[in-house]
Amino acid sequence: MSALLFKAAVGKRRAPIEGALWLSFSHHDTPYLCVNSDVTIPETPESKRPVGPGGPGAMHYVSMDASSDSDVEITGSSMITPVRSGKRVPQSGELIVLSDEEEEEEVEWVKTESVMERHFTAGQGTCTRRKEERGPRRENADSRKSRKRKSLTTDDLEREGPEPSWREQEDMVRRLHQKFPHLQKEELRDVLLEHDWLFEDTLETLRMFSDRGVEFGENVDRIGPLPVLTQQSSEACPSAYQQSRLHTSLPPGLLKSPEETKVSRKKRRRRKKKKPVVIHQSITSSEDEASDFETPPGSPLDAGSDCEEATGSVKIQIIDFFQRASVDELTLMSGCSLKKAQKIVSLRPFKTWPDLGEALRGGKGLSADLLSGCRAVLREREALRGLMVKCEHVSREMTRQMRQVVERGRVSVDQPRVLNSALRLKPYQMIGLSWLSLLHENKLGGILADEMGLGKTIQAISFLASLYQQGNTGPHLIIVPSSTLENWVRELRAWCPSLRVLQYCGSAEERQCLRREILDKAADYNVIVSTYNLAVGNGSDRGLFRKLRLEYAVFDEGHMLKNMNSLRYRHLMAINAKNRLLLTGTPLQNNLLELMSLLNFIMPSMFFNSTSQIAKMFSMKPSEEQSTFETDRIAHAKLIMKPFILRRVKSEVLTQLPDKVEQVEFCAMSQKQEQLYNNLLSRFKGSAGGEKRELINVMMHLRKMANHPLLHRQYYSSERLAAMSRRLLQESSHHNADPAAIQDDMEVLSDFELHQLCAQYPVLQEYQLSTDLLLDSGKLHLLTQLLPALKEKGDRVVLFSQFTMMLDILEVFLTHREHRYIRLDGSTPVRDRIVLIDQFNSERDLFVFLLSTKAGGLGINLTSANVVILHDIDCNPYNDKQAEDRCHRVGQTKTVKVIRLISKDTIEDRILHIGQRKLRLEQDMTATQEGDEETILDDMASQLKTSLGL
Ligand SMILES: Nc1ncnc2c1ncn2[C@@H]1O[C@H](COP(=O)(O)OP(=O)(O)OP(=O)(O)O)[C@@H](O)[C@H]1O
Repeated sequence: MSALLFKAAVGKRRAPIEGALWLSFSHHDTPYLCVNSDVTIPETPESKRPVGPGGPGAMHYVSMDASSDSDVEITGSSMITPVRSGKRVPQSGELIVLSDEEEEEEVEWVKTESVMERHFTAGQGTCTRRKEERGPRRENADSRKSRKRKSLTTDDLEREGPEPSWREQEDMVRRLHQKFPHLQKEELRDVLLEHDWLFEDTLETLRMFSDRGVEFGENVDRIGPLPVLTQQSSEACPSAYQQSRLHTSLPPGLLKSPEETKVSRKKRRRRKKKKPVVIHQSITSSEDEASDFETPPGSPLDAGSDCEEATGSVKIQIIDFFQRASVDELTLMSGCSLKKAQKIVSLRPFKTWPDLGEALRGGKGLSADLLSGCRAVLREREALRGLMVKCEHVSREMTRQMRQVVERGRVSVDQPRVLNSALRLKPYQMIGLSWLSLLHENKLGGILADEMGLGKTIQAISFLASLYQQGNTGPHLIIVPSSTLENWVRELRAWCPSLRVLQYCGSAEERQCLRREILDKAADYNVIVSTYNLAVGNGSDRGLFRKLRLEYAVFDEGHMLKNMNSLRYRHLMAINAKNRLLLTGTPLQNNLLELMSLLNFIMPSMFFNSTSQIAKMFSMKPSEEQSTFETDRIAHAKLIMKPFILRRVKSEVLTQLPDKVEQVEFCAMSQKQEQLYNNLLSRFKGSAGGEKRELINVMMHLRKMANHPLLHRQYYSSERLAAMSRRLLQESSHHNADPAAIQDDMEVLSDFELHQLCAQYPVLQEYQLSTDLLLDSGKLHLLTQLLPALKEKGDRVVLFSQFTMMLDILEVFLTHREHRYIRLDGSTPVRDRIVLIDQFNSERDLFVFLLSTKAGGLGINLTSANVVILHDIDCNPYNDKQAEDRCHRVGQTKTVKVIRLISKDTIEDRILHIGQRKLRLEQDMTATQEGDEETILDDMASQLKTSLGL
């Protein structure tokens, strides 16, 4: 297609997007880029054009990656086009797919950085860090001790008798657990405590009271049930589980005489009292601890040991797993398909090792190889359990310290003095600020996950202000989506004018200039604010962020970091900041693994060694009906995330905020639309294979049809296009062109784009579509009724769509119906966005704000509107939630009405259903189960209510 023709087709309004983001799908054999139509479609050769059921060129491959940056939206002709390496010159701001070598270099770098960061947390110098990294992973006990000693407080030195370090304690617990795997680690810890951490004494006692003799290899075949990680197992076999508890629990009273016990308890209490309160001592040794949770070579679970030679204790665990794991759990073993898992269940019971061996060797698809898979699963569980113990410990300390903070009353009065005194933080924001300060004091990263609109921006700014007040002047970096950049700068100026803010954006030349100033230390700033596009986009910008030695890196809309395998994640991980803070209103998006990605991002030191285990554990797709196994996984995730996430919801803390009323409008499609939809559906039925990309493509076609028929092409037949191509030769711009080539270019456009093209050229005017056709969709028919009724009541509307072409059609509709509107989408220059937002907030007779969900859904404030219409819902319900909350936030004075338009009996019904399930999962994550140990979030909430009267 000639570039000229194409530009005309997409309309004069949309200039080529500066910083257009190219997405890589590196897992495909051929690398694919999601291109903006303005950029490469003209270069796509016929042979490379995707062919679908609609004939050559009819199939548009569309990227629907929910993790895309906010500016990536579904444009009319967005396509995934094969990259022809070396054929195009990268443009400014594009995310270029790295070559394998470059990627490897990146990954290496990031790995080193993560490791460095781990040591950094431990408060050591860079040189030492690098040196240590090259040396053996485990330090010797002496150096550990001396390091530990250095960090002891006076309190530590005063306490009676030496108490082993946390690591040594963990080491003892682990050693005992290897010998007595049927006992839980917490129990062993108690027994050790009772014996003043004297390992041999404890061992002696345990041997005396253990009736199982597993350590000595006795009765290996007389297998009793074992407590394993999941509750499900216990539920599946309650009597056996209880029986095992009876056998294995060793109440402290049994181990020592009552007198001795009393004395020990006293000692313990004394010791507890004098325990240092600084959490980071335990956290900073986390890299040591982390290695504890890896199974050491030679341990019974070590993969190197041969299964046949497994020790008695391991055999017991393996048999127990095969005997009691659910089908879901069994499939966690490598090589165990669903079918095999079901087979295993059908072959139960396995009482002895020979029983199991016989079953596995007995053919039927099973084999002894599963034993190593089982061992791996058990090892992973061990690691996870270790991580949970660690997180629980941090959580307890955080809760305790937070309580002290609240009790001291600090939260109710002390707003940082450097904050604009005309502005007041709300009480829950003061708690948020205290929480951030606590994390800082303990050298922990965190995720401030308050519901959208509660003022995360303001809390983060206040936190940086409080650091400034304490003498920590940065530099800090704040990375935000493009659409919120201006807003951040504005809020920083309004709330803390003392902080010097440098906005890192602009043209390539402007940025080059800024870089030089920053690196030459000529720039005077405390905080740099920049965008995700720049932070991951181009090598020079990335280079800058890596070179800076930052105090804090704050990532707004932090859920963009939900995929730890993405290039974006790796690039951002390479930013060199002492501490990381994520802000997100939607902490959990599609699955638990995403949450783990966020946690790993903020605390690589904590999670570094456990990511693969966590990934395995949490990457299973949630099933339709929540199984007990899944409930367990959610419980584990909750335990792990507890210390690092603070989430409050509006209903809890903003009681004065008007309600949000949600409504789903099921719209019947127009007659013609329904017919076209059904035709399309039957054409796809049976023709779409199982390949993911193909299915996504089909889904996109159906979604488009469910929204508006003109998003496809059927009115402009090939004959009509041939006539139009010939006619176009009469235009001076095309009189030398080849009509066949023009027609080829037209074939890939939708009806609406062709209609726009006809409007551009006087010679094509007669080929324009009629207004009736333009307005013929079920949803537009509904809007025809709905909008005047809203206007009548004095409501103002923000109207979202995923499809920029749908926004084009909506513009035609609004103009036709004489509704005043403005529009913002990914193509709106960043600097113009805030101007548009201000315009909408100030001009009351602007009735509708048209927004693309991706560009307009994040971080902007539109409290002057009180009705949100989602013309088409997103596959990721959190994007819609984000969009809704542009209006439902601090500052809203009216009830907010959210209206979702769903085309009845179409694919949209299903998307809605799946979305609701995803949202349910989030509730599971944030809900507190009855009987749960006091969590930090509960604590906050109760403190909030009682101390501050909220
Ligand atoms: N204490 C306060 N006083 C006055 N205005 C406030 C206060 N807290 C928040 N606001 C205002 O409320 C609006 C929402 O705040 P903010 O943008 O920080 O929320 P958020 O949680 O970051 O939202 P999102 O998740 O959508 O980005 C902003 O306009 C902000 O200026």
